[in-house]
Amino acid sequence: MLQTHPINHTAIWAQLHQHQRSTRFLHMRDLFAQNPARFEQMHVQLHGLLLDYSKNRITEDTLQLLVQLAEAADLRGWMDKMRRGDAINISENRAVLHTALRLPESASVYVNGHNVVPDIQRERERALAFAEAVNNGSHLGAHGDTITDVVNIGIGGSDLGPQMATLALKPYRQRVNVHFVANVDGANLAQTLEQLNPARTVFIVASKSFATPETLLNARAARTWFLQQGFAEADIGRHFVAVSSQVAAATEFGIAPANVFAMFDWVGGRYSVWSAIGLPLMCAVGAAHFNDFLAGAHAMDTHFFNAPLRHNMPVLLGLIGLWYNTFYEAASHAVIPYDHGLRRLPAHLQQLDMESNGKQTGRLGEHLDFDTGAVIWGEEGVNCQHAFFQLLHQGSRLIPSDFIVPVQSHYPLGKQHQVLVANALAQTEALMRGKTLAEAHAELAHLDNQSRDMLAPQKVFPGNQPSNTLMLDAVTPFNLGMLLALYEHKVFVQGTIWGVNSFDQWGVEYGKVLAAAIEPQLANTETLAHDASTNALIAHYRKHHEHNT
Ligand SMILES: O=P(O)(O)OC[C@H]1O[C@H](O)[C@H](O)[C@@H](O)[C@@H]1O
Repeated sequence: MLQTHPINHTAIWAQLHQHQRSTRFLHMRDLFAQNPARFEQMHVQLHGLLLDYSKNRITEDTLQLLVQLAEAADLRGWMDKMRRGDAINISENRAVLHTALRLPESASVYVNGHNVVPDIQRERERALAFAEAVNNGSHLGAHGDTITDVVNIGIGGSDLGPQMATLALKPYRQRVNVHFVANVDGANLAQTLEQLNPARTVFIVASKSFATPETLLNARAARTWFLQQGFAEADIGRHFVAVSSQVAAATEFGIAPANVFAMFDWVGGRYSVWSAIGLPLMCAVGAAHFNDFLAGAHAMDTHFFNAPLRHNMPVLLGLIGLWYNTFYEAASHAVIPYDHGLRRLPAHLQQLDMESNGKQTGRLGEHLDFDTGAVIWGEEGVNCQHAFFQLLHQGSRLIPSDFIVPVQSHYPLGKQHQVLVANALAQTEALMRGKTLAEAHAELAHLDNQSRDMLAPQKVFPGNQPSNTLMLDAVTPFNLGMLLALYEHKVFVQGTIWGVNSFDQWGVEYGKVLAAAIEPQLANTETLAHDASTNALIAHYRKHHEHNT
């Protein structure tokens, strides 16, 4: 059933606004003091992943109302549609089946009457076999050399997910080094090539559409570099492979069909790390670990599709995020991984969340009269404590955050991991509790009255700043799979309730078209007809670029 009227016209929406007005002065410090069972009632554990959502401005009533909101938006119905392969990406008339990519072999999912699971298995096995051959030295370079380096050339979803996961799973690294080139800024490719021996390098050209200009330009530049290093066209086959849903476009580009690993149009770029787009990750960690990564995501899918909404990890994360975003008008959401390997997680989640839900038009074309997707941002802990946490603790804005903390580190280094974890937990406690004026006064008892009156208010922490804590037993392939699938479903939960199509991205098209028009104008002398600012900036570039060359 398509929702026929925007969610903000429902009774439950109004009830949640009312509930927000009546509970907004509650302080979490008091909620904890009043209810010793608060953590017990507000956490979920799934395998090696614990979500503690008790440090939020919520009561059990809030959760019940939010669950009713999800029901009013027919969340269950939309989950079923996604799972069974209905074309829920209606603006592109496509199914949305990243969950199918992590199904066991015995499962089946039909798209237009065709079971896609065997196709998925076939392409995954081809990609895993290639990664294995590169790692075990059976795939040699054109001159008979062992491959030592793999370079993924791709951008957006063809970069961020695999890059983040490759960094996160570095302790599971096999033999080859894996590099990522995304930016069309020549520095990205040039600085990568500087480190490489072409005889020992394989390039993966990763592009779902095989039409992304930045990726194709970088791929052409890499090919030119390769040929300039004493290799022939005939050698390209052993050094260039591609991943794409447009196999014909990849072969036209000059990559032999046998070297093209297919992905499918029903997986969105930002949800594609589970497909052949995961090839660099497969090269980095090998088949067994990649399969564990898929198994972790499947475990989260199973939980998501089956657990009651009130105890469903992605649903809770989605609903609590929406509570702040929609009913408190919190514009942003921070993600703070206390794990060096997860340092690119905020970047991956930026694309996942902001490209999915950064929309103000509903899936039926209606204008949505309320705020949707949050600004996702973050940085690895503890570094950010020494940078922007001041604003979280004493700034004027409500900024909900997720703290991601592994229990075991792959690099414990004496007490370093213990110190790291202590910092993470201390931050969530401080954000929640705050420090009252009376407490600040008591701390400054040794000062004279005048100094104390001046300093004490500055040492007050309002607290009541919400956070979720996600504790992983360790950053293993399985747990990382669960974590990423958790966020994918969180985004789906929010998008479904707001009524947006989380799987298209029309908003990235306009800039691409204008860039294509401006690019030749930077080098020619044609009269410009943009606005005065753009005209002047192009003129400035023309003038100074000529000076420099
Ligand atoms: O994989 P590709 O087709 O090259 O696309 C790469 C990226 O660019 C596009 O502009 C989209 O905004 C992204 O969703 C996509 O992941």
